[in-house]
Amino acid sequence: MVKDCTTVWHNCLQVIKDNIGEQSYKTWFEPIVPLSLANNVLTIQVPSQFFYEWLEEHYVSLLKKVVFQELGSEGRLEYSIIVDQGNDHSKPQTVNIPTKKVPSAVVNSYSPERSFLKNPFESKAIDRHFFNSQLNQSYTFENYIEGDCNRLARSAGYAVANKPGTTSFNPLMVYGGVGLGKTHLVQAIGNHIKGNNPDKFVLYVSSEKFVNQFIESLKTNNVQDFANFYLLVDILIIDDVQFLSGKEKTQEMFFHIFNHLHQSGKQIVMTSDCPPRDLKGLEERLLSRFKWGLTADLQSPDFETRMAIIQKKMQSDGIHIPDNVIEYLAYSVDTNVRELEGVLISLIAQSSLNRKEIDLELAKAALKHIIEDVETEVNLDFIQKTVAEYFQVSLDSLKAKTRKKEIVTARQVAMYFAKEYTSHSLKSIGYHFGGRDHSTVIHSVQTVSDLIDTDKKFKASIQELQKKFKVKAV
Ligand SMILES: Nc1ncnc2c1ncn2[C@@H]1O[C@H](COP(=O)(O)OP(=O)(O)OP(=O)(O)O)[C@@H](O)[C@H]1O
Repeated sequence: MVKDCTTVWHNCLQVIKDNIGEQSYKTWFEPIVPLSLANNVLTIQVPSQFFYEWLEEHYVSLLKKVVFQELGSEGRLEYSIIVDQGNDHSKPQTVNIPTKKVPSAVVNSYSPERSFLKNPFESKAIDRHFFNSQLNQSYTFENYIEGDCNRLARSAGYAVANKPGTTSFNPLMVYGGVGLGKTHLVQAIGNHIKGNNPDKFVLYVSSEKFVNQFIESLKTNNVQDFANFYLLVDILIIDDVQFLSGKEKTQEMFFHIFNHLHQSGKQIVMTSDCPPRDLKGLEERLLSRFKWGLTADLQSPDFETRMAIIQKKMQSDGIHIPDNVIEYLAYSVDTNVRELEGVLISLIAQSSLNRKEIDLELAKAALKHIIEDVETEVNLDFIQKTVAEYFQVSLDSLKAKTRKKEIVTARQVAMYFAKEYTSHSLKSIGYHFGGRDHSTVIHSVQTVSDLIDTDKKFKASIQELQKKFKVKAV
């Protein structure tokens, strides 16, 4: 059958999509246009020189593999670069990237999910060299930043990775909200085990794929082969088990696989978007087994962890970002790590496409499209709100007459910051704190300054608050 460039590129994209993050896929692969396929040379068009360089630096081995997969050892990839965007006379410039023959072991360990799905349990005696663990090698412990938000899950994961099947953490169940690093962590476990024990059958599978494979095996009368395949696995990592909800037959099959693996001392690692007790539509006997080992949650990362994640990503991409920009991003994107990564990628892309250094101005512009409520100015309202939240007192109490100690402290701190970060006069500050006079403000500022000099714990609190204001005030 003669292949055309669109089909070939489409097939390549299917594999690429499964192996990189969604945001990276959207940014770096969706804009590519397949142009031609002749003599086993696939030509793709990329929007700029920078784009081409980025692909080459970050994705060249992936591209080589997919091209090899589609076109064989003679296959080659060529980039056509739009030299001057927006100019009608722009000429494509062609860069050749010969795809070298990749050793078959590498290709097999990377074989696309499609082929795994098509015939996942082809042979009962799996050839270890041909077994595809479905692991993304970029997910490691080394690039998984530890913080209060993930300490238990990470330590348990690390223990399991070093002694699979022999700790009491079997199964290990990691749960948490969207984009908090569940997949990264469990794949890091798989990669670590694989690195230390190349002969172990480590398998990562999403629950969705597990369900699809099972349905397929029912259709094709291959249920026994399906079961046999999973019973051979040494370390089963199954992602998003909430997806099994309501699928009774699949749950029954999973129950048998689980029991067999567990009894044989094989390690099971699972993720879910909620704790087992909140998993609806799952059989009780399965839920009770989920609780046999250890259940550990992932929380949203705090400010310091977000800073460390950005620093690590930048370091591994060899990109420098000024500290104030890192602080700004870490402060502004506090939802989840995936979103944080998305912002970083678009910031880097904008900096390169516009040939501008990454600075605060660019970061603010980049974030505008993504985050709606970034406050750019430190005003009195913001200070009062932030300080009240920090000291866990009500906003109204800052303006009220009450003399309770914790409220007085919060009020004095808020006045201190109002003096430091706004242009309000002492009189105006007093007015906004329930009509107090300017001498009360002077006294508050002085008290806070004295405490900073004499009380270490208090000083640390002030510094923590300061970070929030500094980032916004720049
Ligand atoms: N602690 C961390 N250190 C470094 N990178 C992290 C950390 N946590 C998450 N990430 C990164 O954030 C992105 C999203 O993580 P991941 O896909 O593992 O989240 P998830 O919890 O599985 O999300 P979902 O619920 O959508 O399946 C990944 O690129 C991952 O590398």
